Amino acid sequence: MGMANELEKENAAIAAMEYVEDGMTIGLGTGSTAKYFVELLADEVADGLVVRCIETSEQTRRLAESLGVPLIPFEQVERIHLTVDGADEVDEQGQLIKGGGAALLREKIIANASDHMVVIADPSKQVERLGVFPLPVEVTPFGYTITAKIVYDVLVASGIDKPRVSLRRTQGQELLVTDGGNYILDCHCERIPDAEALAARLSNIPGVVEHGLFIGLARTVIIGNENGATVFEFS
Ligand SMILES: O=C(CO)[C@H](O)[C@H](O)COP(=O)(O)O
Repeated sequence: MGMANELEKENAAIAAMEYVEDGMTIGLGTGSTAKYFVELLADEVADGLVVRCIETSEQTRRLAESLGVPLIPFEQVERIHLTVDGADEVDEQGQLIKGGGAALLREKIIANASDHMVVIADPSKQVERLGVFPLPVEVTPFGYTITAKIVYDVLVASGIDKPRVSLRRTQGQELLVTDGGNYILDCHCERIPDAEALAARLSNIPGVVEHGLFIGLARTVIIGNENGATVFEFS
C-alpha cells in the first residue's frame, strides 16, 4: 500500500463528508479507509458540528473516543441517517464483499438500519465480479466444523468451482474471535456467479451468524483517486 493508495482513500473520505449534516446520527465504519472519515468528522466536531455516532467495531470505538467523536449506545438509537464504511470489493451493481476486518456483523446491522449507506474505497476494490477477495462468513463457535462443511457444500451448489474454506486466525495463529464472540470462515471462491443467490443460501444455514455479501445496502459508492473522487449512485 503506497502513498497514492492512502491519498485515494483519503479523497474518498473527503467526498463522503458532503453527505454529513448537522444533527445527524452517523454509523462509523471499520478499516483503514473508514479511519480517514472518522478523522475528518473529528475535525468538524472540533469546529462545532453536532452529530451522534454509532461504531461498527471495538477498533472504531477506540478511534472515535480518542478523537472526541461523540458515540451513543446502539440501544438509544432510533434512527441512523448515514453510515460511511469501507469495503473489500465493490462490483458494478454496488454489491460488496466486506469483513476483511472481521467487523461484518455489526457493519451489516448498522448499514441495514441506516437511511443511507455510503461506501468509500480506493480503485483497487473495484471488481467486475465479486469473489477474488475471500468471502468472510461469521459462524458460531458451537458446531463450527459442521457449519464449515455445509458452507462448503453451499458454495459448490452455488456454482463455485473448487472453493476453499479456511478458519481465520490471528497473526499469532490463534483462532480469531470477533467482537460478537464468533469465528470467521474465509471462503476462497475466485468467482461468485450469483452473489444475491449465494447470500440467500448462506443466510439459511443454521450456525451462520452473518456473511460478508452486502446486497442492495450501498446506495452511494465513492471511489477516490489522486485528484478527487468519483461518485456512483444506486437506488
Ligand atoms: O469490511 C471491513 C471491515 O470488516 C472493511 O471495510 C474492509 O475490510 C475495508 O478495509 P480497508 O478500508 O482497510 O481496506
